[in-house]
Amino acid sequence: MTVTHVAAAVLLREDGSYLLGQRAADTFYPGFWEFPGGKVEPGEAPRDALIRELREELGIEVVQCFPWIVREHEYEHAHVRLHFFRVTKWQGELQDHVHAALSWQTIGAKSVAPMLPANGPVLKALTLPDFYAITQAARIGADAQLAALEQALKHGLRLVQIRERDMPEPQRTAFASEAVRLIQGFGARALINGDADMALELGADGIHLSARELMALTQRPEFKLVGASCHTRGELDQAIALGLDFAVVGSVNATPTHGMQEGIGWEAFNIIIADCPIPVFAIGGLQRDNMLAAWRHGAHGIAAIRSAWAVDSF
Ligand SMILES: Nc1nc2c([nH]c(=O)n2[C@@H]2O[C@H](COP(=O)(O)OP(=O)(O)OP(=O)(O)O)[C@@H](O)[C@H]2O)c(=O)[nH]1
Repeated sequence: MTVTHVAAAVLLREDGSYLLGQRAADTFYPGFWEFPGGKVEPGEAPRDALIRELREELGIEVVQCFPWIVREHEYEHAHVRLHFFRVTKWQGELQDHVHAALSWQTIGAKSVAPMLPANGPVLKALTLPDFYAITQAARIGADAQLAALEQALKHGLRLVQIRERDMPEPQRTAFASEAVRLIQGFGARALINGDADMALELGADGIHLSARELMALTQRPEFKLVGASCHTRGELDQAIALGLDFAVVGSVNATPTHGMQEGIGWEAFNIIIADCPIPVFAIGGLQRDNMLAAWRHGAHGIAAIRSAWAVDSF
């Protein structure tokens, strides 16, 4: 079956809500909810198709949009390749011309159903915040790290990886236990680096795999949330094949964590993650100020160790 390319828009408002449209009666899957968008025409770039579709369907002009994830799905009537974009600025009032209804939804608390079958993983991807902080208690001390963690959580941090490979036991478990409690107390999610047993024991939300651990696996570990560090497309393909929720790719810039080796830069980052179906965080000498560059190059967001805990980064 030939592949039909589709451009789909996640229109995001400042309050974090996003727009869904209900398919009209005379289409496939009538009554199902979807992201606004439509088919890419021959010779058209997905971004141009997105801009055209939102003009035609909703009467709005896109001002700012970023490529996000690309997902494939085989329906009875078509094999679709969906190019998702996050649309963060537009002009004009919504005037719907094609849907039965429109509805602004809260991320993680969708109130309309059913959703088009291809879109389940997309909703899960949307629940990931755009900043992923990684602990460094072994370097700065457990107390300093817990204090910085609490400050960051108070300022909205919602995803944390506890990565204390160099901390001896029993301090490592004691620190991780305290950190998980603190993180979850703020409604944020905690992932444990590598150690599935510890993640289970502490009731963490999931685990984060190193590239080496990722490549040794044959199936997805049984946690709600699983991410992995990748440096090559081969590793990213393994994360995709195992159905992981997200990947972290880098180093984009030089970083002390990797002995100040030169980074791969944004262009190479963009090539590695091309058409990736799962969200990717960029890592390596990055801070929140780099978020626009990250989005422009297809990243879901930024992951950071050092800069995550600097007071002026919140
Ligand atoms: N717009 C949009 N389409 C989606 C999403 N998810 C998804 O699987 N699709 C599929 O991608 C295709 C979108 O094409 P479309 O909106 O231009 O076309 P259509 O099926 O309404 O009918 P048409 O042939 O009259 O244009 C459909 O097969 C639809 O089922 C989504 O979130 N948004």
